[in-house]
Amino acid sequence: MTPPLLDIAGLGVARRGRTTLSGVNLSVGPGECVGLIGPNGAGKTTLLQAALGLIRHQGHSSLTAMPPSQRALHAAFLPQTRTVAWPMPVRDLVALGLLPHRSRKATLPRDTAHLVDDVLAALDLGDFADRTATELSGGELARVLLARVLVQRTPLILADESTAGLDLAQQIALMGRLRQLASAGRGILVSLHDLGLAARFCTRLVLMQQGQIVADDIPHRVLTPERMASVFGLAATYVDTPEGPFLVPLALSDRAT
Ligand SMILES: Nc1ncnc2c1ncn2[C@@H]1O[C@H](COP(=O)(O)OP(=O)(O)OP(=O)(O)O)[C@@H](O)[C@H]1O
Repeated sequence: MTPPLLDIAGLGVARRGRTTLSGVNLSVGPGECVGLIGPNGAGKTTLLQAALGLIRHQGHSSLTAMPPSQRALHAAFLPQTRTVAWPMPVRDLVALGLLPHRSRKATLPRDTAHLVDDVLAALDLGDFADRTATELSGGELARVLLARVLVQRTPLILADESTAGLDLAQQIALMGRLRQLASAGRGILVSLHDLGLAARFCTRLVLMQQGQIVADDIPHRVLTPERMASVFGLAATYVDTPEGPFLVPLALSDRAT
């Protein structure tokens, strides 16, 4: 059996005496595009950060068990906060993603420019290469930061609300790209709020509520009308479309009103 790209067991986080993540077991294998869903404050970001070893946690994550240099070559992370500290050209910001690939002499790979240009072209960002990263719109910057993740060509990608701030066409393009990367053998763990996109593009959904995983299965088994009401407070229905069944939230459920 192919070993998982991410393996988490008994992961827990307590902050300021409050448990914000507890007993989380999860694995992501090659070929999987796993959507991490749940209402605000459910623990999605906490899970991603703990899995990467960015915050103090209990339990096991296969990533934190790796030396940092190996971890950086294995997993790329797209954080929820999108801040760029320096007014650097987009091309240079994307090239920073290749820092873990430096040789012992601290030089970047010889084909850096080529790799960066390729990823910018693939994301239709070629015209942005010489723009200053701090002078982009929110959605443009989001795509540039995604380029910085993709240029790393890591087996595993963790993305926190990567579709936030993107227009609808860009959201669909991004989810399609993540699914494509999974089909090509990568492992993806992406948190998102759009349950329609999650159901359509993810191979599996992990539903979180109050710091715990409450369901982990193929999308239509996770997103049942009962869970939509009990976890999200929504009345929702599936509508048949040529692309397959499409989940449409209709209103706040009786339980939420
Ligand atoms: N730095 C922090 N210190 C203390 N508590 C925190 C901190 N960051 C988050 N929390 C709490 O941890 C819980 C989980 O937060 P987290 O950001 O993981 O949720 P989330 O599912 O990603 O939410 P959202 O969809 O709103 O981004 C929340 O109750 C939040 O208030």
